[in-house]
Amino acid sequence: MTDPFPPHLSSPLLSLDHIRAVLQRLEDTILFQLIERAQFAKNARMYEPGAFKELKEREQWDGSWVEWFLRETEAAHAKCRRYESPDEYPFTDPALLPKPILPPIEYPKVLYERSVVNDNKRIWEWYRDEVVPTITRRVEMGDDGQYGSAATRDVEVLSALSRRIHFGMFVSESKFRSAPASFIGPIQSRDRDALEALITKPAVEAALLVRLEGKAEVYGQDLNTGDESRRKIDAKEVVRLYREFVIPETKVVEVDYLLKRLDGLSEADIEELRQSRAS
Ligand SMILES: O=C(O)C(=O)C[C@]1(C(=O)O)C=C[C@@H](O)C=C1
Repeated sequence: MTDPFPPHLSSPLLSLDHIRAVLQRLEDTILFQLIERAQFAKNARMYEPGAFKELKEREQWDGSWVEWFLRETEAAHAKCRRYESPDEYPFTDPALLPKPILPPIEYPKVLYERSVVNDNKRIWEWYRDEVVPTITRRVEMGDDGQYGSAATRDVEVLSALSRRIHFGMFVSESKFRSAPASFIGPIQSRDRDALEALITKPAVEAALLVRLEGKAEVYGQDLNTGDESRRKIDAKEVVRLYREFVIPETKVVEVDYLLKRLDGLSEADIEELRQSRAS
C-alpha cells in the first residue's frame, strides 16, 4: 500500500501557522465555556452512574446524567454528520449513535486514516475528576439542582476540549510531513520519548501559557462591579489545567498518532518517505 497522503501533497490545512491559529481561537472558546460552567455548583451526582433513577426507569440508562446528556446531544449532532469531520470525535460509543441524515461531505484527506486516535475517554475522566471540582470551587453550594444548565455547559466544554486535544493529530501530520526522515526511526523503534522530544516546542508552550493567563485575567473579571471577590474564574487555575493536562494530552495524541503513522506501508513506501523532502 502506498502512503495515500505523501508529503509532496501539501495542504494549507497542514500549515503550522494555520493549526496554531485554530488552537489559539479554541483557547477563547474553552475559556468562555469554562466560565459558563463555573457559575453552577459542582453537582457531584450528575457524574455518578445510576444517581438519577429516572434515567434507568425511562431511558434504560445505567450511566451518569452527563453521559446520558452527551449521548442525547451527540445523537442529534451525529445526524447532522458532525463526527464525519476529521476534527470531531464523540464521547459516546459510536455504535450507540445514529447515522447521518445529511449526505457525506468529501473532506480533504489530510490525516493518515490508520493513525487516527480517540482520546475522549481520558478527557472525560479528567474533566469529571479535575476540571469540574476546580472551576466550581467558588460556588458556595455543593449542589444547586441546576442539572440541565450545568450539563449543557459540560457538553460544550467537553466538545471544545476534545477538538483542541485531537487537533494534535494535525500538528503531528504537519510535523511528520515536514521532516519524515527524522520521525521514521523513532516510530519504528516505538520510542515515545524521542517522538515527544521531536514534537515539543517549549517556547510555543511558554508563550501560550502567558497569553492564556492574560485572557483569563481579562475575561474572568466582573466588569459590572470590578469586585475581585466576584471573579468568574481563577486565571492561575486555568493555566494549571492547560499546563498539567491540555498540553500534555495534546502531546499524547500527537505521539499516539505518529506511532501508527507507518501502519500498512511497505518498506519501499517508507524508504520513499524517508527520501522525500518537505514541499
Ligand atoms: O504548536 C505545536 O507545535 C504543538 O505541538 C501544540 C502544543 C500545544 O499543545 O499547544 C503541544 C506541543 C508543543 O510543545 C507546543 C504546543
